Amino acid sequence: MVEPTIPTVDLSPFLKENEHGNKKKAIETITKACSEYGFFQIVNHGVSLDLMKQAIELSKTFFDYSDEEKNKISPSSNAPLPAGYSRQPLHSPDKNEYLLVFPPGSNFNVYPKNPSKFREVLEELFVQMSKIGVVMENIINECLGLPPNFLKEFNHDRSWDFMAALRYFPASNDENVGITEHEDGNCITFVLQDEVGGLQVLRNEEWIPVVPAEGTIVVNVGDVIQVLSNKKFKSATHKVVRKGEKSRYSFVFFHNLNGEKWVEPLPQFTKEIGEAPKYRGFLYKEYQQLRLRNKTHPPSRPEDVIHISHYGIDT
Ligand SMILES: O=C(O)CCC(=O)C(=O)O
Ligand SMILES: [Fe+2]
Repeated sequence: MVEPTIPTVDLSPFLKENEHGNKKKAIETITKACSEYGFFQIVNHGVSLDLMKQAIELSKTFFDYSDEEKNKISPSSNAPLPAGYSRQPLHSPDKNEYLLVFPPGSNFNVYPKNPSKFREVLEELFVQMSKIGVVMENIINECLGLPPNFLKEFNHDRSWDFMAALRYFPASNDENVGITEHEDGNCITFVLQDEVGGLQVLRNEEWIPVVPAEGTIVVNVGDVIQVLSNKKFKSATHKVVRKGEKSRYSFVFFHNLNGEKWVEPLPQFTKEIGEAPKYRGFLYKEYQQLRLRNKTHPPSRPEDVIHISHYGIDT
């Protein structure tokens, strides 16, 4: 039996001028994946393989440093999210540590001095991931049948985008949670994982492993797209399961939204087609704050974790 997996989309037709040929197939695949469960992967996306490999290697070197060394870049406090080095609180079910960066040039950023090339590689990776963020947003715009550039204009400020380098510790004998089951709050997420594996996505109530493949980037739709489309596109449910012995390293790029934006189901998916909105509107930064609290003060009861259902309207 063939192992179930998520679809792979070749992004090259979208990166070249005047190439219409294979776009249709890609649009169909992405529309189907996003309507059902919100996950797919991309190849020929323009992010250099060499850069991806370098980033993973430098990340390994960085996270191997002592806590004292890593804590030198503890988060700057006034940022919308804690930029710099953080570790999940001890009582959190999530067992990972991470380095979070905003776009190169952002005043919030605190970069490690060592390894010496890390900053340059993080900045370059950010720029390249950001480019596919914009390309993918445009593709999703088309998949949703929105007017050209609608999402681009709605989400024109890139300063809230962020990227995390993550390290998941090896599993212990009795416990293997890397990140508990969740959906991402932002617009579109891109994951670059090493060869260890452990990312799983929920499809038809079945957990599907996203098998690592060199050069491949995993894409998932987040809550903002789910709300705007009134749940036409699904925010993907996923988790990371830790393996024994080895640490797992990944980079996650969040194509995000300015916190001052108001988010609510678009008329194209409600009034104009006679459907009731499934969410009430909210200020994006309020939701991002609530989600940050989930992380910094993990509720002891799973039902107290805030999800997008917090803004849900029962229909
Ligand atoms: O590390 C990964 O593969 C996924 C991380 C993730 O789901 C997240 O940070 O939201
Ligand atoms: Fe996630």
